[in-house]
Amino acid sequence: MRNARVISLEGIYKINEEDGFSNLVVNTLLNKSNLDKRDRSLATQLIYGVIRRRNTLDWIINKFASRQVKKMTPWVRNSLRLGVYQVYYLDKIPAPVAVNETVEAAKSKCNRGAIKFINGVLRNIIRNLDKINYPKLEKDPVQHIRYKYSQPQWLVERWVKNYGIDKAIEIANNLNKIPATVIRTNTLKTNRDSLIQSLVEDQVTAEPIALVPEAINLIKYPSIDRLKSFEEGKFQVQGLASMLVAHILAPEADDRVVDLCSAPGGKTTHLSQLMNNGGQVYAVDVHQHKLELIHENCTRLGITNVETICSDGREVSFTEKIDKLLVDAPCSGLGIMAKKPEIRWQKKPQDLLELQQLQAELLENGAKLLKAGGVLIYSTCTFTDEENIDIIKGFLEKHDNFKLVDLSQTAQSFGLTEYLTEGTLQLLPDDNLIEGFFIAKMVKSGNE
Ligand SMILES: C[S@@+](CC[C@H](N)C(=O)[O-])C[C@H]1O[C@@H](n2cnc3c(N)ncnc32)[C@H](O)[C@@H]1O
Repeated sequence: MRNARVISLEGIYKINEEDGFSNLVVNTLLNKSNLDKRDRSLATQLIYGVIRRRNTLDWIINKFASRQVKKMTPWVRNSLRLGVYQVYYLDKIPAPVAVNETVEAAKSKCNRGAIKFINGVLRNIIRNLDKINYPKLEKDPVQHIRYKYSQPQWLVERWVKNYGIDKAIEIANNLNKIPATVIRTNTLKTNRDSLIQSLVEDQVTAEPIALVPEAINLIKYPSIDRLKSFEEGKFQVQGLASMLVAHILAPEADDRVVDLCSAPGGKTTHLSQLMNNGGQVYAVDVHQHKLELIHENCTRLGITNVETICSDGREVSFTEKIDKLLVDAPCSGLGIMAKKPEIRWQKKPQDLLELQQLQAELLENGAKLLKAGGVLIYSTCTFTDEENIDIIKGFLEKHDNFKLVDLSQTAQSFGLTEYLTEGTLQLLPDDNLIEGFFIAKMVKSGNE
């Protein structure tokens, strides 16, 4: 039988060895399985936990195994990661049980020799748990952070260089926390207090979040898409920092707005909401299948002012000029690594350069579509200068008809002044509520 650990092992393998995406892998495996609620939750915890802590787990395995992780076969190294994760991080599972269960799961993937090896290494580790230590912080901060907080070396080097050692540790640690589930009240259908009341009636523990007027933190909840208030379209799941974007673009009820990279529609639907379902929102995305998600969300939320357009945002054009435009660009996603832990292993420094080019080209076309006096927002869910402030600087150098709108006042009103960077907002993954996120606002001058 494929129990929770066999399924976890398959998920970990798919993400680590085949560059799978954690959310898709977990959903697919769980939907195909017949695990009960408890085992589904265990498998989810094990998959996300192992991916998140991979560097730390490999460090420990390398200390106690006769062969380095890199030289092991993929099923062996991932079985060991699964075993060590339970032994080192999960107090609720007694270590001998964790070892036995992992070895049993590995039997479906490995030969007898490999099973003996896995068993030996895991038993060696449980005998020596108190001997696990990391490179010394004082001697080598990068290696210390890399292994203790399970992050790739290139990112740790950047964080130490840009923010100093203490902040780098804070960032690395925050990105290992289990992220909060934040929802946005659909003010077209309800208000936040009434929604919280409906949620409580549905056995959900929910709290308003002061930062954004529509935001609610779901602390304890059963499956979201089975909640009555979800089916009734009273809320949308959305990251807290993402919710700032529509407020900062501040569309009017009769505006023509373009969301140039719009799927799955988190910000599109928020814009519609702030426009009271008036005016027109054009939701552009290059992937047709992702536009279907916008349709689904709009139908559920009761939104009727959105037109979806399947097109490359670098090429799309409109007959009439646009009042407000959002470029929520494809990016490295380093700000949301708490939610998608595999990003840290899958993204490489060279990816940033490719993304940079696409981001600049999207912004370039977006700028053309705007009318004089129109407002342009550029946002990403990452915190690398190449994808953020450098893009804005490069753009403003080329376009003297665009001016940066200083976000100081906005930052003050949201209580986010510590994140102001040269008039833009560069949020860092601060605790388990705020994602790493970038927002720049510009206005087009002239009299077209
Ligand atoms: C950061 S996500 C957008 C998230 C969305 N704004 C939201 O709030 O739900 C970036 C989106 O850009 C889309 N994309 C990638 N390349 C594109 C292109 N050349 N033109 C338009 N969209 C593109 C991706 O399909 C992806 O859906």
